[in-house]
Amino acid sequence: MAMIEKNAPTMEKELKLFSIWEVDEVPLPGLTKELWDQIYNFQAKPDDLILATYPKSGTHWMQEILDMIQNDGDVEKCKRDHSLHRHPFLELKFPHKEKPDWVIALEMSSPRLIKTHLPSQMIPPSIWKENCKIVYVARNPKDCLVSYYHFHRMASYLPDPQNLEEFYEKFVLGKVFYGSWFDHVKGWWAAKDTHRILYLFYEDIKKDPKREIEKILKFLEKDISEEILNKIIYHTSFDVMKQNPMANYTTWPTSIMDHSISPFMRKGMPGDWKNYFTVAQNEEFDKDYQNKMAGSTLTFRTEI
Ligand SMILES: Nc1ncnc2c1ncn2[C@@H]1O[C@H](COP(=O)(O)OS(=O)(=O)O)[C@@H](OP(=O)(O)O)[C@H]1O
Repeated sequence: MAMIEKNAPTMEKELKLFSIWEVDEVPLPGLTKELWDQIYNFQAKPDDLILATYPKSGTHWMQEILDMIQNDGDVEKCKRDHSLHRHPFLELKFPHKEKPDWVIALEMSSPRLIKTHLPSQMIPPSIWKENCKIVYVARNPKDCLVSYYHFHRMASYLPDPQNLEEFYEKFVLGKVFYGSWFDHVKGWWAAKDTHRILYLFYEDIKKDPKREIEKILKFLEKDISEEILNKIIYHTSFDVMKQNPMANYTTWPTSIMDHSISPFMRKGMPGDWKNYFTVAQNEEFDKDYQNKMAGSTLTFRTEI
C-alpha cells in the first residue's frame, strides 16, 4: 500500500499507453521489449512455483489462493502488500518500480511464486529445465473476452477498445496483448503432457473451490487443516477479495484504473458473456471455436 501511495505520481506520469511489440506474432506489452533477452534467460530454481494464465482468466484469484497456501492461511501475511508487489510478474517492468520484476524475482528468497501471462512456447527454458511446478488457470473464452474488454475500458494504459464489436474482432484474431486465447490454452494443455503442470479451470474453481484447492494442495504436496482450508476458501471468494484493498486495485490512481468505469473485481461470474454477445456473435464465435479447437481434447464450460 505504502509503495502504491508513494509512487502514485510516478505511476500517473509514466504508466502511459502500453506500446505493442510482437514476438512470433504474439503481441506483448512494449515494456517487455528491451528486456526480452534477460527475461528469456531468466534463471529459475527447482522450488519456484509458476502461475501461468492468459489475461483475465483468474490470475489474481489463483495468486491469492497460492499465497494463502504458502502462508498457511495467515490472512494478515497475505495483506502484507498489494498483489502486484507480493509476487513478481516475470515479463514486466512497471514504471513505478525501480527494477524489472524478473530482477526482483532474482533477489527474492525461496520458495518464489512467479506470475506470467506468456504463452508456453515463450517460457524461459530454465523453467522447464529446473522442472518447476506450474499452475495454469484457463477460463472459457467468452467470459475471458468480456472481462478483457472491460479491463481495456477501465485501464488507461491499454488501448481504448472502442466497443465490444471491435474488441471481439481483435480478440478472435489474437490481436490483443498475449495473442490468441486459442493458442494459449492449447499450448499449455499440450505442455502438461511433458511438464509438471496442474491445469485448472476458472469455472471449476467457482463451482467447487474446495475440490480445486484440494487438487492444488496435492500438487504442491502440502497438508493443511480443514479449518485453514475453509479460511482460504472464504478469504479468496469474490466478495471478500472485492473488498480487499490488497487485491482489488482501488489504491491505484483513478487516472490509471478507473473503477467507476468498470471495477477490477467486476463480476467474477461464469456466463456473464450472455449479457454482451448477440445471438449472431455467439453463433459466429461457436463456429470459429470449432475450427480453432478442432482435434483438441480441451473442453470448456461457458456457464455453471
Ligand atoms: N475471487 C474471485 N472469484 C471469481 N472471480 C475472480 C476472483 N478474483 C478475481 N476474479 C475475476 O477474474 C478476472 C480478472 O482476471 P485476472 O486476475 O486474470 O486479470 S489480469 O489479467 O491479471 O488483469 C475478473 O473477471 P470479471 O469479473 O469477469 O471481469 C475478476 O473479477
